[in-house]
Amino acid sequence: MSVSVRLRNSPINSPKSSPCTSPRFLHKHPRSPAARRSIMPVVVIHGGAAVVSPDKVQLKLEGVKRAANIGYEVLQSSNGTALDAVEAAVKVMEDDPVFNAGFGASLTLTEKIELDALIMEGTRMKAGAVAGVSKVANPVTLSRHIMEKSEHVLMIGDGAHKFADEVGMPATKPEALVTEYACERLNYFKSFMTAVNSGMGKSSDHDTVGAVAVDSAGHVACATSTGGITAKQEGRVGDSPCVGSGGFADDFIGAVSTTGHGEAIMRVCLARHITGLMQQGMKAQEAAVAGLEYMKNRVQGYGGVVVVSNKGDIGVHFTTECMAWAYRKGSVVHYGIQPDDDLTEDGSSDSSPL
Ligand SMILES: NC(=O)C[C@H](N)C(=O)O
Repeated sequence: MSVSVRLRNSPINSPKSSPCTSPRFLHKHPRSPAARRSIMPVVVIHGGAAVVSPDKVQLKLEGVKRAANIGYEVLQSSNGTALDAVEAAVKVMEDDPVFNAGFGASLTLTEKIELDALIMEGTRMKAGAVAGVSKVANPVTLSRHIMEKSEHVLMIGDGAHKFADEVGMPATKPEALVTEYACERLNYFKSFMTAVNSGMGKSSDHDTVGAVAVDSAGHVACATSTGGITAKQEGRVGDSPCVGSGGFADDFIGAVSTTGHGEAIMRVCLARHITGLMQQGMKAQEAAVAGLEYMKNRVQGYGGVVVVSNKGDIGVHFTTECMAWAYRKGSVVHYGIQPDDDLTEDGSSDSSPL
């Protein structure tokens, strides 16, 4: 005798005659338009899980607050979406030499620029990403072009440069992205031969940038951009451009952007792991803490995350010594860099670009 069990609310198991099971409805947002209208938009930023030297603390805080304000203004504009907000916020940090992304990115052992980035939207779970690029100043924007104008998710190196040219992105000389500070950091790492493996520790430098956002329609998005890890081997790709590791977005759950030791993050698929915990009922903050604990216990890796649920619930957590973060909800910007910080200021007056 065969027994069929029908799960309540499961589209897969609903009767065939229901119009709601038609595949064309499956990508729609799970909540009613009325519920969606009540969401207060928010953008949450990180400036990398790292040890931050005292002279850089203020610069990093200014940078993440500026990115939160710019992302939030996009969310407030008439057609601004979560996707537009995370791209705008990450772009600001790619242009800011204090962060390890775009201009100011970390260098490979052979003194080269190799940038990785990812952008993902939660409605159709479309994603675009690049790895090992050196001739674009804003890899997050190239990632968005890949998501919207190609049939692919991830493009690397020269193929990605060609695609950038085809979509009309201006070419940048790799040397133009190198800062004196990135060279100093490389020389420091070279002299101690620490590099990638010591990056497992909680005190290494990982100042990647990332953003997650939810807009008033309940759509979520994430973006992450990095130069990787100082003194990485040429050709090494970290977690940042990998869907599910460097970031993840699903309107049914929320969005996550990660930072930290890429080799560890990839092995536990940190961003997807955290959204999985949220799917099982954890709040964004609980899931952020549990995800990073899992990574620490399971693969001895350290890092940080920013998380937003599709209802605007926020999570910020890191297991490294510091992580600059900021979020803007309404007129208030919350921010911090040390483990228990939650500083606030009025954000309505500061959104000037660099
Ligand atoms: N700065 C970072 O967060 C590093 C990045 N996750 C990577 O391993 O490439």
